[in-house]
Amino acid sequence: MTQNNGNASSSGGSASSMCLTPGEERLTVAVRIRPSNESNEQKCVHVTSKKTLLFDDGSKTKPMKYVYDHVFGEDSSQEEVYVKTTAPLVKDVLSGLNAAAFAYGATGSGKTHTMLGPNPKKAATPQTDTAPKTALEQANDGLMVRAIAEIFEFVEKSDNSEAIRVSISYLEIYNELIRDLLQPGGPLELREDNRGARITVAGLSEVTTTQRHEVISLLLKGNKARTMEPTASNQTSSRSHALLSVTVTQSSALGTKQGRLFLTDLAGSERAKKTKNRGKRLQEGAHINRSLLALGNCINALSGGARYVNYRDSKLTRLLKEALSGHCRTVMIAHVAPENRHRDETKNTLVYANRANNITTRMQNPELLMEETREFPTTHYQNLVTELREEVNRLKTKMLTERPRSGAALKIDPNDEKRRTELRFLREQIVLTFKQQMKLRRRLLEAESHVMGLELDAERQHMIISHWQGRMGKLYDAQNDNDSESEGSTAIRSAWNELAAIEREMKRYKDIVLTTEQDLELCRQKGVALEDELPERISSDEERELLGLLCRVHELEADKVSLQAERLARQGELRRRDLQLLRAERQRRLCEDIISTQRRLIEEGKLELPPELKDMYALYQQEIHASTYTSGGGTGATPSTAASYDRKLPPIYKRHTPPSSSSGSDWSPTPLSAGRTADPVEADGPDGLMGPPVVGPKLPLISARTRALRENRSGDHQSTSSED
Ligand SMILES: Nc1ncnc2c1ncn2[C@@H]1O[C@H](COP(=O)(O)OP(=O)(O)OP(=O)(O)O)[C@@H](O)[C@H]1O
Repeated sequence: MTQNNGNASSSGGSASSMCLTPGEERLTVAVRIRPSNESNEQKCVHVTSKKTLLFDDGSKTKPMKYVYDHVFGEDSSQEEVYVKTTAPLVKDVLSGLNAAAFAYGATGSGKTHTMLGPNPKKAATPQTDTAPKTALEQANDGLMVRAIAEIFEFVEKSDNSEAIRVSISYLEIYNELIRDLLQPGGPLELREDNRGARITVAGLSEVTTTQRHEVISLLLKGNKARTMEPTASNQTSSRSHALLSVTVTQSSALGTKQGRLFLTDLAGSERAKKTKNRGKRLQEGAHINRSLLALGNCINALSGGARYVNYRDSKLTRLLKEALSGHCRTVMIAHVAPENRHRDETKNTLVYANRANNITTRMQNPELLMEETREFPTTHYQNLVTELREEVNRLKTKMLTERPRSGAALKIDPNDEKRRTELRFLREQIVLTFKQQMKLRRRLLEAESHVMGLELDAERQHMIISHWQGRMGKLYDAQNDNDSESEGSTAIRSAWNELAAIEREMKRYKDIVLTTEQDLELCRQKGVALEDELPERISSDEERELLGLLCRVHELEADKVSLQAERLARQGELRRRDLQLLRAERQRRLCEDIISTQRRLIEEGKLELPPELKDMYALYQQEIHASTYTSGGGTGATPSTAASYDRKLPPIYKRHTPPSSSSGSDWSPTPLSAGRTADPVEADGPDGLMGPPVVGPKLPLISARTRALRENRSGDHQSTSSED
């Protein structure tokens, strides 16, 4: 988009004009104009179409034209905004993708109205979850309520509704401190993994429910807990950024897919002079502006294609990192006030939104996501850790807040030695049970991680079998070829043997998982029974404090387990990626075989190369060239002649030539990054290679056509001459 010295201009930044690489998504930008408060006041912004508006900067020059993905005028409805901006995101989330929408704009420009609807603190009749809504209230529902309603509609209509889990978390960032809006308490910390790729909020509650009304009432509760104060510009100004996250997890026989929707209502930018804020309000404003400035810097850097983007300047940008540059489809809804007196803020927002138009994110294939989750269920680890934290929280509440039910404890003399001994004993028992629980949880984590490693190993063996059987022209899954002493048959036999050993070990470990789970449950019940006795026994604040410290120790233990879970998750992820690489390599080689065979047929039949094929060859060569260039394997020089490209095409094999994967050792080894070290296949496997792993069903059977091709080939294995 250009502004053309204040003259009317056309957009240079609209969706269609950007060149996107595959998988890249442009951030969608919408602008909404709040209805004017004053009927007779002059306006600086005018909608000219569903995508364009004119902005009058007050000078004598012509108004500037801005183009966005969507422009919503003063009379736009909540429904319309939802349908154009957030409904498509909900669809993505339901198919297992991540998506985000955030409302941006100056204070009083209508962000909260769009995200939530009429301000809950201002509403004359505050909404409750029980009172049915009037048609007007429904029409005023903001994007958050609408998105949740649509997700639950999907769940309710699904044949498999019991396998769908919806959970929400809701937080605010107020004065650079993160607060849980669902369970308000002390400030929470941000955590990130070693690579800074995954950001989480430690201790943030995530509520899972199957009831639509429960979520809506949680949302209302969260909104009421949000920090809002009157300012000179807005009677109900949100003084914090609010981030709602809705996670939808769907399980099926094929695996689990998970999509997450982030909806953010940003606090409004403001000018201290204009708002006339003092003291606390002024300080809040400074925090708000600082974090929005950090967001602006990120948007500038991203839209300019910067290699390094600094997200670390504020908690807001760290939390929005995924939405701005990760695997996420993102919509920004910029809000402006139309009155002339808001001209400066309106201009700033329009320019800001304009820059955001150039930001791209990378979308991930939902199937891949699905497979990833199935193959490496990190959510499972997360659940274990969440359970553990819930345990600690429960204990904490019990010890610190619950008072004796019967008052019996009050009658006990605090100096009574017998009572003190009993209490000490009880405390020791609780600590002991907790330690046992930790031990069992660790064992469970390790055993499950080992099972996953074994599943990956099993998959690797399946790949070895498939590889050799393919080369021998056999159908995958045809069992042992006991008669032959060929290299392939020996390799296949050894892989089947290895597979049997893996399956035995897998069974053993699955049993361990089962018994550990049972022990854990018993231990947990014992802990609960002991904790139940506590309020009866504790009489002094001193004892309560001591037990509070005990909780803290437990919390630290829980943190340790959480780190261990993250480490295991990372290891598994690395191994899984290794296998994916190997698979991709295998598919590439198959493609080379196909090209080679095609070239031979064309050559031998003296056929003219069809134009589409020519194009595809050229594309293939470019790809190969690009990959050698980026991996540093090439000289970096662009091939200047057709001949130099030609050298990169797979060679033409003559009739009696085995295709490219002919040598048993040309599958380069892909080392396992973790897991079983003394792996016979890794050491002496048929290819010296076959690194990786992948859990899951067996590889697909080869098609009859491919088989015929292979059979053809296997008859021709003698000669090795090749044209190139
Ligand atoms: N589309 C709209 N329709 C009707 N009223 C609106 C609309 N947008 C905003 N308003 C009203 O304008 C006022 C300011 O809106 P809102 O509180 O949503 O602004 P905000 O951008 O969230 O402000 P802040 O950043 O200070 O929290 C509110 O009274 C709100 O009800």
